[in-house]
Amino acid sequence: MYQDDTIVAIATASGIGSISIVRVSGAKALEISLKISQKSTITPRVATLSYLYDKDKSIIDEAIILYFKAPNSFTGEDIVEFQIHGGVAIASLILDSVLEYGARMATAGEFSKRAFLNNKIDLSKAEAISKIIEARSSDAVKLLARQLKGELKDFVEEIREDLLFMLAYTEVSIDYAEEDLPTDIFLKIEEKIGKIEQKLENTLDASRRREGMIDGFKVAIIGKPNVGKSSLLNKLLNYDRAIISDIAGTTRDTIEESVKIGTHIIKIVDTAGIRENTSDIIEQIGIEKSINAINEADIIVALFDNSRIKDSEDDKILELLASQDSKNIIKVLNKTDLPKIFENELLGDFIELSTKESINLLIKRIEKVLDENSGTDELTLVSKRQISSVENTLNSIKMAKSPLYSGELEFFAHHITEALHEISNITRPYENDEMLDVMFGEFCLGK
Ligand SMILES: Nc1nc2c(c(=O)[nH]1)N(C=O)[C@@H](CNc1ccc(C(=O)N[C@@H](CCC(=O)O)C(=O)O)cc1)CN2
Ligand SMILES: Nc1nc2c(ncn2[C@@H]2O[C@H](COP(=O)(O)OP(=O)(O)OP(=O)(O)O)[C@@H](O)[C@H]2O)c(=O)[nH]1
Ligand SMILES: [Mg+2]
Repeated sequence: MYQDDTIVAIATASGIGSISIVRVSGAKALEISLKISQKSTITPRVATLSYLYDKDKSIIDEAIILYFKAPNSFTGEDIVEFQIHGGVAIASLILDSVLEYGARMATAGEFSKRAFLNNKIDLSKAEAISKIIEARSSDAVKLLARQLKGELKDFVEEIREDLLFMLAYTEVSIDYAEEDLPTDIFLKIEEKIGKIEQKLENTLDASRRREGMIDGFKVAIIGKPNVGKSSLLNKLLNYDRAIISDIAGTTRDTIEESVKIGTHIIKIVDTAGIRENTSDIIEQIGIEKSINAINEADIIVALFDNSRIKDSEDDKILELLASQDSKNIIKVLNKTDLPKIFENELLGDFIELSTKESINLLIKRIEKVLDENSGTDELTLVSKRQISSVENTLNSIKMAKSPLYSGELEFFAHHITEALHEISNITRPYENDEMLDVMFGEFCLGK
């Protein structure tokens, strides 16, 4: 995989659309484009209308050519974009011609990787680019766009500066006799450490609360058998996705579907009714999956049956809920069209409805919880990788404290250096080859 190869990919989604883009990056991009357009020059950054031809001089398409001259391009290399008529056939013909003239297919994420290697973007921006394309809500897009603009990079830069400051002063302290040092340095370092800890902890807190938002929230519908979970799923989806019957244990496997609520595209999960005593092995496996679904969900909709007496199976559900974040639990008393038998006094806050009638109250409540977990002014980390870098940074900083107090400055400096490396992983890691391959490999082709 050579960095000086010229690479090409179709940048747009495959399928039928009005326009597609084929993007070429590398030293030969201009030369290849001149051949394909049969032009003698192409002016950088000017939309140039031109016919495109294959090697046999047959015309392929009428296109707009955009040339970005190195280093002023997305990758930092020469880039030529062919904006052609949509559909798969034309794009493949252009692609084939570019390949014939000496380019090779880009690997997944290679454009972004080159942009990174040429210092055009840092890893937090590369990650934001890859995530923004898959974002499932307008809030997620807005949050990721802030990272395109460099919010996380600036945050990392501030922390790096503080850590470098500490290292510089400890180096001085180690090298020179104590009496020559200004006395307030220790206090300054102590203060900076406290501030960094606070910042990192706040960020982790805000980010964990918003983890589901970037990849799409998961809402799990749970409850004992026969309370109407699948009826609720079907009602939310507006079609008969799941089998409904009055036999307890109808749903045996979890069912996952996407649905739009407000500005959010969420995954809704219908689960097998949870009960304690079943001799059916398959049902038992389904129940285990239901419990997993609870743990993975961002929001839990727990159903109870108004028409039946509250029993130990309902208690089991309440017990399972007790270990979850109460802010994201919505309790629903279903079947209110039937006479009330359930003692709802112990439920606390709940919504009453009948899936035979309207579920609008519930939809509104789900939307409210989604909104509460979405918009934010706080800095938010958007991937497990970023979260674990910040966790590791925080750990190293905590470990640096005791040697600071006991005057073992070499140990202090060691932990601060570790912290510096960890935080840098978010934007520009020190040793990085393997990690970069993994990271950029996850990107879609053409990015
Ligand atoms: N046609 C097209 N649209 C696109 C992209 C693209 O590559 N091509 N992008 C791809 O992600 C995004 C826009 N991002 C871009 C980021 C930097 C540069 C660029 O040429 N940067 C140069 C010049 C900067 C300037 O003129 O201010 C540079 O950084 O030196 C281009 C696109 C979304 N839209
Ligand atoms: N009267 C009335 N019946 C309902 C309501 N919601 C669901 N039912 C009925 O309750 C029975 C069970 O519904 P399901 O949706 O299959 O229940 P479930 O919770 O998915 O059950 P399992 O998959 O077995 O755990 C069916 O006969 C439904 O028609 C309601 O609001 N009112
Ligand atoms: Mg069901």
